[in-house]
Amino acid sequence: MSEQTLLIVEDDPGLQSQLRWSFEQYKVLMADDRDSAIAAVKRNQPAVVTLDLGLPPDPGGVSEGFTVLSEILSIAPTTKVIVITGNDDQINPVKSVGLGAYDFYQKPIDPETLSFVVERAFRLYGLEEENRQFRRMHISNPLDGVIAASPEMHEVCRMIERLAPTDITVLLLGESGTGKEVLARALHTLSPRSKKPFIAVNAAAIPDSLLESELFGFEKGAYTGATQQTKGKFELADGGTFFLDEIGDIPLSLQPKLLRVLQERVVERVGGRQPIKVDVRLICATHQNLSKLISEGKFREDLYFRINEMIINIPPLRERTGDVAVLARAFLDKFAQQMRRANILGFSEGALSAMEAYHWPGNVRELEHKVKRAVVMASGPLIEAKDMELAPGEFKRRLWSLREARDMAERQAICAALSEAGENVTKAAEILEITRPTLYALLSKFNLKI
Ligand SMILES: Nc1ncnc2c1ncn2[C@@H]1O[C@H](COP(=O)(O)OP(=O)(O)OP(=O)(O)O)[C@@H](O)[C@H]1O
Repeated sequence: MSEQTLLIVEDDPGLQSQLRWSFEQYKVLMADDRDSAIAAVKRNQPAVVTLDLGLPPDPGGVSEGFTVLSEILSIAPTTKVIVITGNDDQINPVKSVGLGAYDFYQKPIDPETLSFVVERAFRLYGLEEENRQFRRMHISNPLDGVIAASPEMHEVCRMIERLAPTDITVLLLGESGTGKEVLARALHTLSPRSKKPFIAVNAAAIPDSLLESELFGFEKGAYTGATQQTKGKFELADGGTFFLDEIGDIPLSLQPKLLRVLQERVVERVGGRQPIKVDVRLICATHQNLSKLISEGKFREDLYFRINEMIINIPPLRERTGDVAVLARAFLDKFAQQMRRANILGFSEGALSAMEAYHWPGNVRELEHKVKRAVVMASGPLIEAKDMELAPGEFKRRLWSLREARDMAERQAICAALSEAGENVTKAAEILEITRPTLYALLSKFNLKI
């Protein structure tokens, strides 16, 4: 698809060359009959078409021209078609617009005036395309920084939106790499605390011996090497949000101090005696089973009850319907731009099906790394499965029930119809050949917002 492609459908060789010469600034394609016009539309999806109604085998009439107009619009409904008619013609211009033409132009052709009409059509097409892209983005970018198209993740995003204005402590549960930190950030960004700091600490990445001073800070002289008073991360997050990742790794000895922050909103620096008030919203996350840790005596039950005011389960990537392709595309765009590899256009069909079939034990992080690697390794315009180190032997085929497959197909059809209809529910329902109430019910079923 090209915004700058103009297709001229004209059977008169003299007019053809005159028009080609008038539209040098565009990529001009020529067609002189129905078959060549339809083939050019299918292949190039031109933004604008000028269509002479008098085409063979009916060069003196309009029947062939109208047939071509209808066919073009059924294949490429967003294309702007400017119909060119005879100058004594009153009915056909009106009929053309009725059939869906963008505009009409009456012969004889004055290149300057026609250029003006064509240019306006390109401008409108560009604006509409921007709009469509924006809507597509909305469907695959439900929250700031979060890419997701699946109903499973859209439900998660809905919960985040609902929780954002509150100060409720949220516990995010999910395998490593599922995007817990990304969601915690989105929650912060949507909250009234967004102008204040978002501080993240991964408890599993910090040795137990350092964790206390990292979280709570220390006073000068609290221990050897504590040469100056230092604020902990809780204090640094004052007024904002504190994201404690891998809370299951917090040693038992530190848990009472953490509980105190939650109960009384105060911290005590290591070596300090003064409780310091902190105003933080806490978001915790873990990939561990906290109930199991409690039964093993490794996690305090009272702390667990404090942090689980609201639990959000983040599904692993392999259980999200349709997210792999959307995420892969977004990562490809990001890395191709970063590494200046604009020649990479997309994924081969083999790569897409390999990605769908793969089990993704490392979830989104693993997908991101594989796409990054592929952008470096790809030798052609399309990324192949081997560029992502997805060998057939690695595939663990994901099977769907008939119901899941039906849901996926329905959801896709609804998104496409909404996008095509400019999110106009009545139009989308017509495209889908269902009633408006049925469409509303389906929108709610698939958590699609318009
Ligand atoms: N929905 C998403 N949209 C865009 N990027 C995502 C999404 N989910 C995850 N990522 C990216 O994947 C990587 C891992 O995400 P993140 O660190 O949030 O996962 P995590 O669940 O917190 O992992 P861990 O438990 O290992 O800390 C990051 O680079 C992040 O940007």
